[in-house]
Amino acid sequence: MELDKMDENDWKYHGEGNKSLVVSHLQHCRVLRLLKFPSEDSAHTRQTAEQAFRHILNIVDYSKYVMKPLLGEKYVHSGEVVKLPLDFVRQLSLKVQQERPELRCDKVMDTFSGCGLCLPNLTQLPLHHLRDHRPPICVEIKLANGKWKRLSRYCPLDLFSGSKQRMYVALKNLLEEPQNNLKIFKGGELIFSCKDDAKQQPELNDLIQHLRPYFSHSNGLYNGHQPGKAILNEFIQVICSALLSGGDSNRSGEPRKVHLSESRPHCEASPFPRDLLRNGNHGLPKDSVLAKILQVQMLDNLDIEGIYPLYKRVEQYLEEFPKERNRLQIDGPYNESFMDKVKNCPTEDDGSVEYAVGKVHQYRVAMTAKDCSVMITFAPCEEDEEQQLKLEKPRFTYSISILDLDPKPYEGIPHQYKLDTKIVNYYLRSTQAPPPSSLYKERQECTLLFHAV
Ligand SMILES: O=P(O)(O)O[C@@H]1[C@@H](OP(=O)(O)O)[C@H](OP(=O)(O)O)[C@H](O)[C@H](OP(=O)(O)O)[C@H]1OP(=O)(O)O
Ligand SMILES: Nc1ncnc2c1ncn2[C@@H]1O[C@H](COP(=O)(O)OP(=O)(O)OP(=O)(O)O)[C@@H](O)[C@H]1O
Repeated sequence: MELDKMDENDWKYHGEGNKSLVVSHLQHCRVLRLLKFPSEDSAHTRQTAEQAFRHILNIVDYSKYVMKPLLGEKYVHSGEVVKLPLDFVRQLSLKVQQERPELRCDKVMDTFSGCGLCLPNLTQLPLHHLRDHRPPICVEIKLANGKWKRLSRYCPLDLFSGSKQRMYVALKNLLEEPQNNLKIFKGGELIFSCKDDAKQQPELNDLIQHLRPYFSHSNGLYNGHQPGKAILNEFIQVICSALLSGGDSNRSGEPRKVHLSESRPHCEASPFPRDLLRNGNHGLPKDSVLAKILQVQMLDNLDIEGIYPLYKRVEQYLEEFPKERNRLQIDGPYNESFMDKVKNCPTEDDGSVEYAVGKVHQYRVAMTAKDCSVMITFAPCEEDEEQQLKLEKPRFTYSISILDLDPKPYEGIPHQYKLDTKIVNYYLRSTQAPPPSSLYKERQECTLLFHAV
């Protein structure tokens, strides 16, 4: 990619989240991730080009020096900061505007700094097109449950259970109510997702038609089943197998497992039968992508109610010693020394600011892991004779990546605390106020925090 010869016609709208917009290259397996900011922001509150550059550099450093060592080299792609011609960025912003969902238009793309992040396009498999005519399928799962108007039956605890049965149910529920948790791409094009506000559900039948060529052996082999159902069944099984795969699969002996806490075995919304849940906590293979994410989510052993007083301790200290902000790495840099503070935080509270900062850093890292997405991209292996005769189940080549691993801002902690209080108050109102001690226990049952066993 020659940065001085950038042409907006080589790029197209790919997707966006709360804080960035992504465009993909028409020929190369690359995407550009561009930051967004609230449209009502007046010019003077916008970041300067230098601040924007620092911001994106922080995102890359955090991915490289914090998340990659924690989650594993093979799953994390940090990308590189690029300086783009302003004219290109402005033209691009105009070009993609009409593709943007209304829900996301409260923010505008940064067309002032010229800074962006260049990453591999993870919805594609590089060089795959040389071997098979069928384009790769990519499934993106966002692990957190968002704020939508309809109740979802998707339970992340089922997904993280390690039990194929429970994972199957979680994925099936995601397909039925994808909300902001599931997107499916084919050849890099979005073919299945929930549009604005979930007013309109995506069509499972359309998805089945897209998937049919990948599971063609299923046609007619399942007596008494709808062929479409059989295709979805196999599709879910491919995703489950990928999610459970890890570096240990070829070694002899049982791979080591990571378990969810027994005290919180499922979400209330999960339709999974309770009696089966008792035998359902199989644990995740140690090197599987979900086990890696779970371990980072568990880094925070204090929830927001435990963290908030420590945040206040840090705030008080910084009021007295503002210059200490840099040494404590409140806003980065995210380097080995930051990682050291995360890993070597004292286990007991000795009343120090170091303890408070260590816990706050750990909390922020765990928050990133709770809000990330997993992308599973798979494509048929070369068609061999047996497969052509449709005697064997299809075989797939796949890659798994974790994305959206940005640092969660230190300033976000009061917002999290407020949100938490709002949830508690809502719960209190809707359940006619049980005694506070039992309330706390109940509320914990409904959150998605995981604890080591
Ligand atoms: O704080 P919330 O509950 O609004 O969560 C935000 C998510 O909203 P949701 O609850 O999924 O509807 C929000 O999700 P969406 O993009 O709206 O699907 C983001 O994940 C956001 O993270 P960030 O600010 O982009 O780093 C999330 O923000 P933080 O995790 O930084 O708080
Ligand atoms: N490297 C990539 N390859 C392919 N698609 C990508 C890549 N990075 C992001 N995307 C797509 O763009 C979408 C938005 O990107 P991303 O999740 O980074 O935005 P965000 O604003 O940080 O999201 P969130 O609201 O979750 O914080 C993703 O959901 C994904 O579909």
